[in-house]
Amino acid sequence: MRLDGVGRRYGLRGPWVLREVDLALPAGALVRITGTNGTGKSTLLRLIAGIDAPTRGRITGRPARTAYVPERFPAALPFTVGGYLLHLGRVQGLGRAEAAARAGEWLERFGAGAFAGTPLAELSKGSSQKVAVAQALLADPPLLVLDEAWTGLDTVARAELDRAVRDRVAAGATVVFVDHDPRRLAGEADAVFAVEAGRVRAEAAEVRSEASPARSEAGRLRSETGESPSVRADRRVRIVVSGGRALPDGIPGSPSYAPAEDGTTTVCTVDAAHSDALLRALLAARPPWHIHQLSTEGVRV
Ligand SMILES: Nc1ncnc2c1ncn2[C@@H]1O[C@H](COP(=O)(O)OP(=O)(O)OP(=O)(O)O)[C@@H](O)[C@H]1O
Repeated sequence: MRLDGVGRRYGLRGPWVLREVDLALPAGALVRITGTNGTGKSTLLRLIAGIDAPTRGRITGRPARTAYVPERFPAALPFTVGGYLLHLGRVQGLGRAEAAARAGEWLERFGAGAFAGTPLAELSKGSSQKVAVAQALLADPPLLVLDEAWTGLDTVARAELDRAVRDRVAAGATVVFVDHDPRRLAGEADAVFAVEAGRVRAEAAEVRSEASPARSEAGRLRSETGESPSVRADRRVRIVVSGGRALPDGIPGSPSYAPAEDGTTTVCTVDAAHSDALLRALLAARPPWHIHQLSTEGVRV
């Protein structure tokens, strides 16, 4: 996956938060993003995850399915924990039984199995964060984007998330993360990018210490050579939707689905050549999905 000449500003005359960002994110790599408060780390993560579109430049080669844990998880949704995860699993393309099974497994792994029937709005901050993390891990995403995802988790759950991240990378996924604690997965990142004054600068890969758990050698090699095997030059279309039912399997164009940060909508992205098929499926669902916004990389339609 690549970002080429990417810039992002909020509003027509707002200051550029990010400018001229050129970045290669290899598959099978763990990528740490650093930077002081307010420099644009979350903005960069939202662009990488496809939750937000660049004002300028292009993002290509995003894996078909992406998952994202926002810095603030919107807990006030009208779902129980189990119902929410089932819904998200279905949106991410899992069958009903598989979505329910995986939801249960991830809740257990994070020590939140007892909350399956609890309304999201009644969860503590820590339990709510476990749900935020579980929804992102449900469907083995090839791209996992974590914005301070460890914050609010207890020690056991934090270690579990460390493990889940290592497993994803070992399975060939790209995991991009921000964490305020520099000790988080210390020595394990294959690439480190620092956000500073609107620019993104590559730093040296971290040196693995004897104590660091072994991980995908392929990912390390790819990041060292800068090779990015999954680059596709096609444009992607973003469709922001809410309210409909799970979509059928087999929609062409590798659509990906991720919860938007506002907590009420879902962001679907698909290759431009297949956006009509996805739109038809969204409108044909019963009840149909409500379309809030349609855009291509950087262009609102
Ligand atoms: N939706 C938005 N509308 C307007 N301005 C925004 C929006 N999101 C972020 N910004 C601005 O963009 C800049 C970068 O914010 P961002 O949240 O990306 O930084 P950050 O490095 O993640 O910060 P922190 O470390 O505090 O989480 C800030 O000045 C912020 O106020």
